[in-house]
Amino acid sequence: MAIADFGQLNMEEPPPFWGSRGVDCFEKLEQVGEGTYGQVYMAREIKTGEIVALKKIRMDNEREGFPITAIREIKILKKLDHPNVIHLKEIVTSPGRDRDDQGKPDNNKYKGGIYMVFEYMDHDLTGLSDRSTQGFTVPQIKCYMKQLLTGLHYCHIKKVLHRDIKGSNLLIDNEGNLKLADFGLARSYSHDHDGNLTNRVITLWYRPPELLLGATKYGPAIDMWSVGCIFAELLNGKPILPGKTETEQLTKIYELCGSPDENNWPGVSKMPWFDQLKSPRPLRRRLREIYRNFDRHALELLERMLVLDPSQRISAKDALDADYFWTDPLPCDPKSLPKYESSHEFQTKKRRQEMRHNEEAAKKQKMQHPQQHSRWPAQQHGVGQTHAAPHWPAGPNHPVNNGPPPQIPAGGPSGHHYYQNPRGPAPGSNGYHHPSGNQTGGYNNNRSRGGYSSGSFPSQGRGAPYGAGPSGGYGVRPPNYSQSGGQYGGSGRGQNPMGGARNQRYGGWQ
Ligand SMILES: Nc1ncnc2c1ncn2[C@@H]1O[C@H](COP(=O)(O)OP(=O)(O)OP(=O)(O)O)[C@@H](O)[C@H]1O
Repeated sequence: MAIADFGQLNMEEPPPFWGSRGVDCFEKLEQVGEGTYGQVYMAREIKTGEIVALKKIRMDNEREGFPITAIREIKILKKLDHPNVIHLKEIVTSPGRDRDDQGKPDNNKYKGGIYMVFEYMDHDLTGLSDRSTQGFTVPQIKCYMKQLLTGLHYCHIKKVLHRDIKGSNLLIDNEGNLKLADFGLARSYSHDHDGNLTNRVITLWYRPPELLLGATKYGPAIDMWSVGCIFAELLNGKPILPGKTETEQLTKIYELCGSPDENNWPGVSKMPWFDQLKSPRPLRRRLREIYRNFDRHALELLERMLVLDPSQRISAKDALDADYFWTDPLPCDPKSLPKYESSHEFQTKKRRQEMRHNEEAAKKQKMQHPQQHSRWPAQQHGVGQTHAAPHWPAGPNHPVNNGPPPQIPAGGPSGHHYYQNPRGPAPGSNGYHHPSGNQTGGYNNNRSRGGYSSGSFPSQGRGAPYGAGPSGGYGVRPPNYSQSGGQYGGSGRGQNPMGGARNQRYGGWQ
């Protein structure tokens, strides 16, 4: 791993920001995440009582310096300031030699751990999806998607590619706010970027075809493919492209979106790995057919996100303008979303492990005492069954760094019938429940277009309207699904949750 000098962190920032305070200002409460690059803890600031998230920067392999990936993440986070992007509050250090979870001392030059301090978020989308056993409602999905696209549009305007959009990197608080997190693989880019970027980014299930075909020059469209996968997953109740290898991932993409050729993707035959990985026979696009049960506007938007040719893929800005977000039922007010007990992917995985362990222990006991079992009361299935078929199974959850992918075998794509034989509900029957009550009341449905400035990603974002940082300050409301109540009631101009009318929302930083 590349290294850098700790001094690089002093980015013209006066104390107390960059590492002047110790981690002992915080009391660790619980581990909520275990990432490739370090553990994440829920913690309380002793002086103020504020709950935060501490992300420990893993230094295991960094004998001589500070990991360049962390420097990059910090630099990028520092230039982003938006209600739908996680806020990095501070960096703190551990004054003495830090100990890892097994009690072994951390051997690094700085004698202690280094932590990023973030605002605390109660859930990540993967954990929340597991928790919400009935699935999400349509207004809820629209609300999350809208926030995801708003945050991503902001990043793209700021010339940042996220490069790892997936459920566990979308954090949600109990006020319904969604924020993009984990900028560990993010990168600044420019349109005239001549240098080569790595194509080994983005967790496999969410990785777009251009990266799988070896592209090293790419732009914001890579993130939009991942957004399309998340969107379909929310509607479908389970991941739509769960490939196990890069080759299988491409096969699945071809089976859903058709095989790429010079007609639907001019220039594709010149991609570095096209010859190796092209489909052995032409496949037609089947997205509309497979997801025919999706709502018409949802399907229209999904069609424009999951486009093979990145140059024809919809941008975050245009997606926000799609009819999907402006037709009934409208996105709900984030505050009206149900409040769930804290849930992160790490915790749900742990719970599942415990459950499996308990089930195995019960089975063992049953085998040891069969006659006793016959006298037991009827088995209680509740909890175990709820979790037996999780919505989003754990899978290859991180970008894979394999060698060059092997060729797709002749004889056609794998022939796995994932869509004919789903593990969860059939495509489209995703268990939405439409909240009763007025679904239309609330957000501005101003249909006038043209408020966005021209050009897909203007070169300079001015940043002003988002300068205030995370919005915060939502009052605690009882959990309900009301689409009409509260401050979003009525149908006045500018009353949508992202602030402003459809044609006004982004005016400030375009
Ligand atoms: N600010 C936060 N508040 C609450 N939980 C958080 C926060 N940041 C991260 N987490 C939890 O920790 C998990 C891992 O965090 P993060 O993705 O930033 O670490 P990572 O090491 O980069 O992980 P990955 O291997 O997935 O890339 C997240 O999925 C989330 O559940």
